[in-house]
Formats: sequence, structure tokens, C-alpha cells
Amino acid sequence: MSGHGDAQPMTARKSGPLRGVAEVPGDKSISHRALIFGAMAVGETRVTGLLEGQDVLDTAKAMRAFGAEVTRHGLGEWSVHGVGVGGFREPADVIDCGNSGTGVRLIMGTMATSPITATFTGDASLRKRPMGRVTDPLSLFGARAYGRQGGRLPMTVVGAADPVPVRYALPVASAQVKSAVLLAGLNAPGQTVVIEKEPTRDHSERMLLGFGAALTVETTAEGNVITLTGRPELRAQTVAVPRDPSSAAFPTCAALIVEGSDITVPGVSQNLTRNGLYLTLVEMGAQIEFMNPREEGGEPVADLRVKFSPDLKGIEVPEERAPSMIDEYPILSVVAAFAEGKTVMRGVKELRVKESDRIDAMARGLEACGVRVEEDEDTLIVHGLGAGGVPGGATAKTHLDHRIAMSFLVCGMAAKKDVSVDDASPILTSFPIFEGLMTGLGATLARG
Ligand SMILES: O=C(O)C1=C[C@@H](OP(=O)(O)O)[C@@H](O)[C@H](O)C1
Ligand SMILES: C=C(OP(=O)(O)O)C(=O)O
Repeated sequence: MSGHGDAQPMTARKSGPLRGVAEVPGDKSISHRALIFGAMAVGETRVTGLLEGQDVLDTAKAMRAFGAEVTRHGLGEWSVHGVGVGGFREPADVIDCGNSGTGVRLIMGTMATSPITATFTGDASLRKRPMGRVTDPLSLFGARAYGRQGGRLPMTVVGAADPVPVRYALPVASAQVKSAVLLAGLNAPGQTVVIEKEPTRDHSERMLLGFGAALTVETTAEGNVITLTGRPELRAQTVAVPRDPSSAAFPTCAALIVEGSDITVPGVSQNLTRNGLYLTLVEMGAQIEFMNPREEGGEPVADLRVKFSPDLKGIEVPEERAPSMIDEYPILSVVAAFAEGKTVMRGVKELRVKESDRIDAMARGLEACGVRVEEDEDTLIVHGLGAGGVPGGATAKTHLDHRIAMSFLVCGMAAKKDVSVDDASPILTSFPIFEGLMTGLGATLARG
């Protein structure tokens, strides 16, 4: 939806203390996978807590186009009647994945080892993002891809009629590429092996096991070696989607920088492949209590009690932590602006190929808010101004990027003067209740 409708400007005012319970919606990564794995299984998969953000709705529509029966029963309650591994039919029209990198890359992987052809497109943001990182390994299975210059959408993928299994070492730390290869491997006879030097989010591995695939993960000197046996019969599952730690980051970080705040954020994932932001915030001096650790939807979670933290200190974020907090750098750079001293984020060049060039978008927006920033291709450094020290009084450009929009609105809740964003509509891709949830906690947000 984002990129097709009208821009929706929004302004955040310096806000009163945030109080209450921030119940964020379901995890976006797990929601995409619940629909895709459900579509590849035999029988009816029931899903609760599905994120009804536009990215996931676009994946639901795509699964229908490939032949699965996808039904909504109520808020977050969905069912998928799968077609079984290798059962995808050829879609009758172009598959539009909207704003979603995860959606398009995982679906390309899923169809690449079936004898069908599909053409993919997306919004103006997705059409700029690189697809060669998935079509390169998919060509090893025997698939072919024809896209625009630089491996951009629109792109047609001709699935392999006679796929062969693949052994592939990821050249970039990417769960999307890893998952695309594993999904393609499902319909290749024999063993497909993916090697990742740095661990990335492991939802595909956990869920494939849950759906009954034969998959092993071995930790070696080369990194994680993931071996999948092709042509399993996936069995329909009941999936309870846990809350999204990447969405939880926004109320959490807002509470840290808005004076007097004290909120609870329930059910935040403590999965080591997702919790890098929370480790980093604690190292900066954030007052976060991790309460009631338990399992929810197959993920370790805890309830977070988060209080205004006036003594945050800038730190050097360990580079190897990047994959476990890759989507959280924009909001971390806002928190860094309210800390004393500089926060150094290295090894973050992947941010340049997300929904926007996030290093550039954050640097320009923070500068407009009166914060000093340094950057190079792979680094972002924010010079903090301490609690309450950010001048604000600017409009940030969001470039069709939900995380940039939410980050600057959080900035405006604690800055001296209002902060606006030129377009808040992309927030609907991942966190459709952001506005209501934040105002419910006491934030002042105004349309326009
Ligand atoms: O696999 C996934 O669900 C995701 C992987 C990450 O992308 P990369 O794999 O490109 O790093 C992340 O940024 C994205 O929001 C979701
Ligand atoms: C990068 C993101 O998503 P995607 O790659 O799925 O568009 C994100 O949600 O921050």
C-alpha cells in the first residue's frame, strides 16, 4: 500500500511521561514464514497472532496466487490450506510484494525449484533493492531470472524443471538469502547445504523443523552449517506468532528518552539472533528489567519494564552483533542522540540496501534535528547531546521506510521542538497500530 497512496505527514510533540503496557503486534519475520510454510504443507495450518501489516498481507495474497487457500477468521487468526512441497501452480498475474524484501525473496526461493514461471514487482522502494543476492544461488538449483539492470524488480523467475540440490556459503549475512536457499532446497532431491559465517535470525530453521522437515545445524569453524533434506512432506502446524521485538523497540526506546516514563513491554523475544538492540541498550545504561522469562510460540521471551534513563552513555556497538539488531539501528541512533558521548556503529553497510539507505536517511534527519553525525560506507557515528538535549524542529524524509518514520516520530517525543516526518504511511507495513499504541501510552502525535 505504501508508495501507492498519498503521503501522510505526521508530527511528534515533546510528550508527557509514557505510562502503561505496550502490546506490540506479531513478529513480521515469523508471520511471513507461517504463511509460506503453511502453503508448502499438507493440511490446514492455523495461525494466531499473525501480523496484519501490509507486508504480510501481500505475502498472503501471493500464496493464494500460487494455489494455497488462505483465510482470515478474525484479528490475527488465519488458516492456510497448503498445496504441499512442489505443489505451487503458476500464478496468472504479476506478484506484487509491495514494500517487502522478506516477502519477495522468500517467495522467489519457494517457487524457484518448481516448473513454473512468475513475475515479481513491488513499490518504488522494493524496485530499488538488489535481488541478485537470491537469484545467484537460485540459479545453482537450475532456475533462471530476468530482471532490470543491477538485478532489480520487476523480475521474472523461471523455476527449474529438474532441480539439483546446492551447497552455498552466504556471501552476506542475510536471513532472507539463507531462507530463500532453504525454501528452494525443499523441492530439490537430496541435501541442500547453507553455510553462514555470522549467525542470522533462525526462524526458518526452527519453523522448518516444526513443520517436520529433516534439518540439522552444525556449528563449525566455518560458521553454522545448515543441512536440509529435500522433498519432505511438511505437516500442517498450529503457529502462535510471538510479538515482534523489532516493533517493541519503538515504545522501549521512547520510554528511555521521554522524561518520567515507566512502561511494560510484554513478550519481547530473547532469541539471541534477534535481541542485539536490548543488549546494547543495557550496555548504554538503560533501565530495563527483564521479567518473567518463558517460551511463547517456540521463542524465548521476557516482559520488559522500561524506565526513563537520563544517564545513557554512548558506546561502540560490537560489529558482530549487527545481524541480531540489523533493523534496530535507526531507532538506536535516535537513542544515541539522547546519550552522553558518541555511539559508534560499524559494519552496518547492509543498512544501505533496506527499504531506504538507512545510514543516509538517519544521518540527514538527525543533522536536521541539530545532532552531529559522521558516516562512511559501512559506519554511522552519532554524537550524543544527553537527555533532553536534542533541538528537533525539523521534518525528516522517510523514503518509503517504516523504520525511519517511526524513529523520527520517537525522536520528536523527546526533542525540544516538534519533529515531523513527510510520510508516515509506510508504518502500516510492519506496525499498523503504532499511532494508537504510542498515543495510548501518552505520546503526542498529530497528523499533518
Ligand atoms: O529474514 C527476515 O525475515 C528478515 C531478515 C533481515 O533482512 P536481511 O536478510 O536482508 O538482512 C531483516 O532486515 C528483515 O527485516 C527481515
Ligand atoms: C528490512 C526490513 O524488511 P524487509 O527487508 O522485509 O523489507 C525491515 O522490516 O526493517
